[in-house]
Amino acid sequence: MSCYLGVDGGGTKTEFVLVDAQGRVVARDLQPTSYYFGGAGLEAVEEVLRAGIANVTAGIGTEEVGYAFFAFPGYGEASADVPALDALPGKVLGHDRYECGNDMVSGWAGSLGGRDGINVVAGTGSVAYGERAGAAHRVGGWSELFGDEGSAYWVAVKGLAAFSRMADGREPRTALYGAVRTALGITEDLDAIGVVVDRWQGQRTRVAALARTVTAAAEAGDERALGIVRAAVAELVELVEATARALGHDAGEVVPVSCSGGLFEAPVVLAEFRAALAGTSYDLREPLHDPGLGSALHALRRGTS
Ligand SMILES: Nc1ncnc2c1ncn2[C@@H]1O[C@H](COP(=O)(O)OP(=O)(O)OP(=O)(O)O)[C@@H](O)[C@H]1O
Repeated sequence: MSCYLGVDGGGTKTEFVLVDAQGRVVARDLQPTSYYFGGAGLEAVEEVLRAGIANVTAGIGTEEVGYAFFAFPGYGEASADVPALDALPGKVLGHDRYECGNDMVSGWAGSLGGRDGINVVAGTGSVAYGERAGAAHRVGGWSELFGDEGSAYWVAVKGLAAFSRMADGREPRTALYGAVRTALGITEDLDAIGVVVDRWQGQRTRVAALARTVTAAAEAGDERALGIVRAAVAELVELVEATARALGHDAGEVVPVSCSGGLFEAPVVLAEFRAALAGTSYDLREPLHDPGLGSALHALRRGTS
């Protein structure tokens, strides 16, 4: 029992990382989404776990996994489903040396190395999670329908809304207008509805992929797209501030902050986030590890403490 397994689920992918007792990576694997109530269902998540666990434990077997941490997107967001989700990994591992949690924990564990502070995630969705002296708090992540402000999905929808306003003359057209048309593969503006609503069925991950179009336009100097990025960053900062208040940080107290998730891969997003926190008591740290490794190191700490 010398290995520790971390699983970091997401709206688009699920990462498996196996580390040894020294925290060194032994194996990694990537599988599709484990967002169980995004249409995938528990059976699909079980299949994802089977495939990923088989790949990272090939040649050693699951008995060698001393402890595991499974970070699922949506975990805890439908309390009646928690027992069924909690039971899934046991069916695949064949033992009960594991625990499950929300994927915001793997983002935090990776970025801050399991130390006190707040990590804000802007992936397909958005959420902030922090810990301080054993207390934990979450802010945001209320779904794309009535939350997830500042996420890739949110940025994409703002981009589509700007496109529609430019298309029918409520706003002057900028480069963003043409960029959205190209991304949607349309030559008639109204076909945007057909693509997003009919062909994509408003699918969360497909819509969120358009965030890249917005950040690319912002990076190319489009002021309208930059405005969307700045609005997203303001939302993400608000998540951090509310988390800090809930954790009992006094105004002016230095709070370690980090960020993770695909949206931050856009240099303009990271630069704006850094600028927004500059001169405040929020101390933006470079993420120490990716969420997959964070999850595995979390398993190592939990399994050996
Ligand atoms: N350069 C970029 N600009 C804008 N968005 C980006 C960029 N790179 C990645 N993204 C977006 O990030 C999202 C994926 O992020 P990530 O891999 O963190 O998601 P996830 O883990 O599947 O989602 P979640 O954590 O919300 O469940 C996609 O929607 C993608 O469009």
